[in-house]
Amino acid sequence: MSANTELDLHSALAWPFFEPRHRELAAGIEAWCRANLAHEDHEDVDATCRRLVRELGAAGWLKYGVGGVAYGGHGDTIDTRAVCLLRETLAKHSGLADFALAMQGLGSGAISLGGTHEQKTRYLPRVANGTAIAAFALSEPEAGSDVAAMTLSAREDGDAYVLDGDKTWISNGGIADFYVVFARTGEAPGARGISAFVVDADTPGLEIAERIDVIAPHPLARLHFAGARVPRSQMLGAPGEGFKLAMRTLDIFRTSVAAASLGFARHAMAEGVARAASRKMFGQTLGDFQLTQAKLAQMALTIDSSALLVYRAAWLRDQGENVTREAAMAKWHASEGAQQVIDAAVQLYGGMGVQSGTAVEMLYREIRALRIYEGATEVQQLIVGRDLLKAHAAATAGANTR
Ligand SMILES: Cc1cc2nc3c(=O)[nH]c(=O)nc-3n(C[C@H](O)[C@H](O)[C@H](O)COP(=O)(O)OP(=O)(O)OC[C@H]3O[C@@H](n4cnc5c(N)ncnc54)[C@H](O)[C@@H]3O)c2cc1C
Repeated sequence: MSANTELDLHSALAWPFFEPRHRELAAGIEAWCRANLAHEDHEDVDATCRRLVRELGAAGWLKYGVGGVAYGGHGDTIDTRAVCLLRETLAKHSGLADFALAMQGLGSGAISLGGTHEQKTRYLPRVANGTAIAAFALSEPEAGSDVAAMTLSAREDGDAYVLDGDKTWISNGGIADFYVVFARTGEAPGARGISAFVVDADTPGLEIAERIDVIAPHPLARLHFAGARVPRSQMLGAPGEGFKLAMRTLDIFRTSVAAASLGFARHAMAEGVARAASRKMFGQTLGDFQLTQAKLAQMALTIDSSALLVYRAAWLRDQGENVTREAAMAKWHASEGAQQVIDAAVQLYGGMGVQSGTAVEMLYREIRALRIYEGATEVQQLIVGRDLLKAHAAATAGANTR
């Protein structure tokens, strides 16, 4: 990674959002990435991913995505700034390494937030040390953005629930040891009739129905449940509270998707500046042209504004604040902004920008899904818009009662 990226991250770390431990963490993960991610094999994505989870666990980085020191976590609550710094740095070096870390946190988040002592003891230490792979199974073929429309059913039967239906686009599908599955238990219509379960991958009746290939390869699958019997003791939280648990999990990890976008953008910026400074044309270098300087300036502005939104949301959450609006703004701006920054870097590279295997070409593919998953940009816009109207209604009601 170029000196330029390091300087940018270093100056961001001086912002008041961070504490000394965050600066130490950032330096530690940067050094680990340099030592461990130089020669990644992307031929067998499943094997690479399994290895990355083990290595990230052994190095202690996965602890930050797990809540509860007694269960192998770094702290009793998840340190959002730490998770964001880890994802930003990993994404700068390797999309797959970022994915491996992120999914351990997302896949086990509902256990950290709503699990019993027994459930936490059974799963979290293995997630934190990288010996068990986690997955988060919310989306369905007919319920993606409109996730409350899910139909996968969980029918009570004695001391168990019987699951029938499909989940799709499930990251780590096919290599996970367990899935946190959200299913309709029917206590009430819509979002209030959904419960969460931890389902072990070897549960009879659960099968990997289809592996899904995407433009930036990572393990992904459609799961099919046909009479899969899950003990009642595997339910997370109370019946009907699954949707809330899913949203609370996303509230933590949505900001970290923005942080990963920022890492990809920083990498693209470093590549773009290096190219602008070195490519000879028309008797000058590419960077001598004011059009190029304006492009680089726009990239830098997008990156700094994204970083400010990411770490504002992360810091606020670490203060115990509700960050629904701030996390949505961060994810929306940082993922869309990173796409623009990376596209500009591709343009600076000319033909090489679209040549398979160049850094900017890989970044171009890596960033795309982040504008879609964990709530597409349009969904984030709705969240922000509705939150503003809600705040206005509350303020108006307050004024009328005074
Ligand atoms: C690489 C990848 C990994 C994923 N990993 C997981 C995972 O681990 N677990 C999991 O549960 N899911 C996962 N998903 C699923 C992801 O969360 C869904 O793809 C996403 O929520 C969008 O749902 P959909 O694909 O059904 O698109 P749709 O819901 O059909 O939406 C299509 C498009 O419609 C637009 N749109 C949506 N809502 C509105 C609106 N209100 N107004 C206007 N336009 C709108 C958006 O542009 C959206 O992209 C993953 C997806 C991808 C691509």
